[in-house]
Amino acid sequence: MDLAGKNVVYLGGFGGIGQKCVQELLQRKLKTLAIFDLTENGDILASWKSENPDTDVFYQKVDITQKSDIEAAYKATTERCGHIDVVVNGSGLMNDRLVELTIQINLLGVINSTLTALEYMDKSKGGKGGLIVNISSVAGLQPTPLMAIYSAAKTGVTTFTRGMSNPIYYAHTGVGFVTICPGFTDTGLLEDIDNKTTFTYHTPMLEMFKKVKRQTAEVCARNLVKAIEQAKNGSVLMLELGETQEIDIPPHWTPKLDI
Ligand SMILES: NC(=O)c1ccc[n+]([C@@H]2O[C@H](COP(=O)([O-])OP(=O)(O)OC[C@H]3O[C@@H](n4cnc5c(N)ncnc54)[C@H](O)[C@@H]3O)[C@@H](O)[C@H]2O)c1
Ligand SMILES: CCCCCCO
Repeated sequence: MDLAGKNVVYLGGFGGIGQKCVQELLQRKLKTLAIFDLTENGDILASWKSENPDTDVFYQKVDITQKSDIEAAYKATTERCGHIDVVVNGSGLMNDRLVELTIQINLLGVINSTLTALEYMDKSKGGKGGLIVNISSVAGLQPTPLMAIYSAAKTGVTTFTRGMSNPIYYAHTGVGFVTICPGFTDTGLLEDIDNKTTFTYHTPMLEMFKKVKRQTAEVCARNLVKAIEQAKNGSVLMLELGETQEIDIPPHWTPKLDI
């Protein structure tokens, strides 16, 4: 997808990965960039606006645990820019001691954002189609016991997004879906891990966590935006240490039909 002139919504745009993705996206001469996030970073928003006078950059307050916030933000954004071409669901929380919030932010929030965006993007409902990119994690590709609940939520994001990319849905809506699974990326999300693990007792997994190689948020963002531009509906892309690898997840069960 050529991003020039497109209308993009980025949830979590003031976060560590989000900020770098927004900076990378703004180099593509977008028409509109809407930042949905919990709290506004006025200084960064002002700099993005002044550095990109030809792009309408604005903020919408969204607590992704509140469906009403999501619905209001998409309504206001569509009224402002006419239609939405790309959505990146990039909000997140990694803290297994906050069980419900972990599921609400990382999974339910992504589901509600996706379904609400589809109401405006679905060509069968007057939309123009487009692309929805959901940020999962390497923890969304296999069990990650140290953060078992976060991993469950991210695995849900991966499976939900793959389900949304079903060819029948794509033919009906014109909205493609891509799952992004970053590896360890140097942001605030990884801080204070000792107080965020599923269980409070010490395990060797905790020591290993602290030794895992990390990529910078800039490198992650560069590859994430390339993934948006080269998007293939249904792809699951692992962004690890500066490399992008398409992940093939084979089916394990095929229904036997009574014919
Ligand atoms: N950093 C990593 O190693 C890593 C690896 C894989 C996946 N990810 C995922 O990438 C995404 C961005 O993570 P990050 O590393 O930039 O973390 P971050 O903590 O820097 O950013 C998280 C973002 O989510 C937003 N957010 C949190 N709670 C919210 C809520 N209730 N409503 C709306 N927004 C909310 C924050 O405001 C922030 O913008 C997350 O989905 C995260 O799970 C990160
Ligand atoms: C413990 C797994 C952490 C994976 C990187 C954040 O998604």
